[in-house]
Amino acid sequence: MPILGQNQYGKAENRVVKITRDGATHHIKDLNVSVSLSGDMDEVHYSGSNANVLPTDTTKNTVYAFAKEHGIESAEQFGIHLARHFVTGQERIHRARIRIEEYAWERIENSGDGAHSFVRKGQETRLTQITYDGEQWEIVSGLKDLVVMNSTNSEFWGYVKDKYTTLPEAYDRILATEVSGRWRFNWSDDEQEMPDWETSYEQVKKHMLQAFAETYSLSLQQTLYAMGARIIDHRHEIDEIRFSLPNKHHFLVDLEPFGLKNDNEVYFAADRPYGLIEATVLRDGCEEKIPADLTNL
Ligand SMILES: O=c1[nH]c(=O)c2[nH]c(=O)[nH]c2[nH]1
Repeated sequence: MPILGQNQYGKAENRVVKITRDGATHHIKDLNVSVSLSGDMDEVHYSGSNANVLPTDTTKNTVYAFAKEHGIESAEQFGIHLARHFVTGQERIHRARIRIEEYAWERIENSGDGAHSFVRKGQETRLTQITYDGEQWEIVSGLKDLVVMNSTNSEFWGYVKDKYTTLPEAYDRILATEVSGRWRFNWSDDEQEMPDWETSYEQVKKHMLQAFAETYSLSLQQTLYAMGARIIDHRHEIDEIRFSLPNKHHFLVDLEPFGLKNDNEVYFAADRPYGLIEATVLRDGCEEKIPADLTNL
């Protein structure tokens, strides 16, 4: 008889918006929460007995009920509450993985009283993944779709050349990328003090952007390392960070046919193919745990 392998189940992409009303001033948390549970689930696969199955519909309801009962302080805090609830509340469930995307909203200033009107922030999407097996926590947070550009202070030269190499060396180029990053917290059990998740996120993003802006870049690889190293150096709660950075190439347009000189001013922004630079930066002595393919996280 064929054997059942790894399995998990739950409700994916529960969209929950929580408004906290502080008098006339309102606060928004807008999340996309995916619940994935595993445990003693052989029988439902082999015979169809649902005796151990908490319905995915219930996991959805729990997300909404918890938004009311516990509020949403941060995506990480909310995910930790949910994971703990499923693993400690159901004997047959041994592991919970909660993935959350968070969409940020910004106040529209000077609109009426300004306290209840928002515009969705066009920048990055914040991410977190909480995994709990009843003993150990693994918290990996991150972001995606953060588009950044340096219009100078980037070069690329001195690379290997073979008979297929045509790329001209660049001594002043545009460096642009869409940052996708994941960082792993060293908080792993209830005995340890939890980080302040909101402050941590803001600080990680700040250091990431400052390192991008301040590094005189000889390659995107060098910039990536500088971004990761700065976060490891400044944020003690984080042991590991992985980046996936597409090199959003900007090619100088040849304006000679029109009798014009292109003095590093007019570029063609290519969308594909793109260079893809990926690496993990670790605290010395720490283990590498974030998977190489960030789409698997
Ligand atoms: O920063 C870069 N790194 C590369 O590895 C590379 N390869 C390439 O063609 N352009 C670039 N740019």
